[in-house]
Amino acid sequence: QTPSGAPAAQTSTPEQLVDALNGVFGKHPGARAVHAKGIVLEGTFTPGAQASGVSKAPHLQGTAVPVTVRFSDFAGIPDIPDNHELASPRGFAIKFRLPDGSDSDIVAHSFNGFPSPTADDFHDLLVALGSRGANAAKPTPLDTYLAAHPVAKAFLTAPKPPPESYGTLPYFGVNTFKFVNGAGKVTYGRYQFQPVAGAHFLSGAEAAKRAADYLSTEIRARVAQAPVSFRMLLQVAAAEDKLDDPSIAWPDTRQTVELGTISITKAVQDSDAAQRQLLFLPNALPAGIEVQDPMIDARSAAYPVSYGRRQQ
Ligand code: HEM
Repeated sequence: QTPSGAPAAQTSTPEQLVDALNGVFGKHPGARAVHAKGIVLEGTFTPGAQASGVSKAPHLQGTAVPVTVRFSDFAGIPDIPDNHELASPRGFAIKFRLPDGSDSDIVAHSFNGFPSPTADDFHDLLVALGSRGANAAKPTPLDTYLAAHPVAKAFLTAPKPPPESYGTLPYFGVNTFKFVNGAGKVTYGRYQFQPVAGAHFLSGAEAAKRAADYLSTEIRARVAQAPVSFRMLLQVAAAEDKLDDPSIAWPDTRQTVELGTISITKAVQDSDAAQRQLLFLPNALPAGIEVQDPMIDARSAAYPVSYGRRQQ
């Protein structure tokens, strides 16, 4: 915050944010700087009856639209074992194919929160993480950072049990959007995705026995049997909730609106080629949905930098 109370302008550039991710995970040609290992599938989004009351966005008006989704492990390491601790939180990215030929994206992960309130704070955390090493003098830059940032420490140390399946994890959009309906009514909210199959996790011992690619193998088998579905909910902000701080989860008691159902019906044939082409942008939005949390634009500037580098 500036002395006047206005939010401070972002100082880290999109390139610096991607460089800082590379500093943590290394550079891996052709791979995303983070969430490098993933699998692409296809399906349909069917809006719920209450969706048009929240937003005039075309996919929330009653007609189903096709979706392309990508599940991913967290780390920027393309061959990370799915049962590695850096595989959490998992990612869930969705591309809605709108009737006018444009796309709208949501990029969510399996943790209701984020280690940092702003892109600059996240940059500092990544730099501290990247400078850890066997030879670092104590306290390390990471020790110093975490001592001053208890929210980041809580995020890094929170238990994140490995899932049975990409299809049995709840996912959270984390950043706040502004929704406007046909009558101009405004709602502020955050996306949540609840697996229709329920949330199911593995114990550490069970996860250790799973193969390195167990999540992609499992989701291919699961979707070949039956659709894998998620309820897409909007958690609505109360007056006291901060709209620009994704590091603070809002209470579970907040009202939720059922926006619709994502039903994933098949894995794409050549997932590696598909994921290389795909770019999900959190601020790719139709009229009726607007950026509220400034981190959304910060993310959307950094993702194309990673995309450009992974096309080289
Ligand atoms: C300032 C904060 C953030 C920065 C700088 C950042 C940066 C990045 C970058 C550079 C990529 C790779 C994009 C590509 O190559 O296509 C990425 C992907 C991703 N990020 Fe973030 N991110 C941020 C916040 C978040 C948050 C809050 C979430 C979850 C709610 C998230 C979830 C993901 C996921 C799931 C992917 C993979 C998308 C895909 O499947 O293509 N990120 N992020």
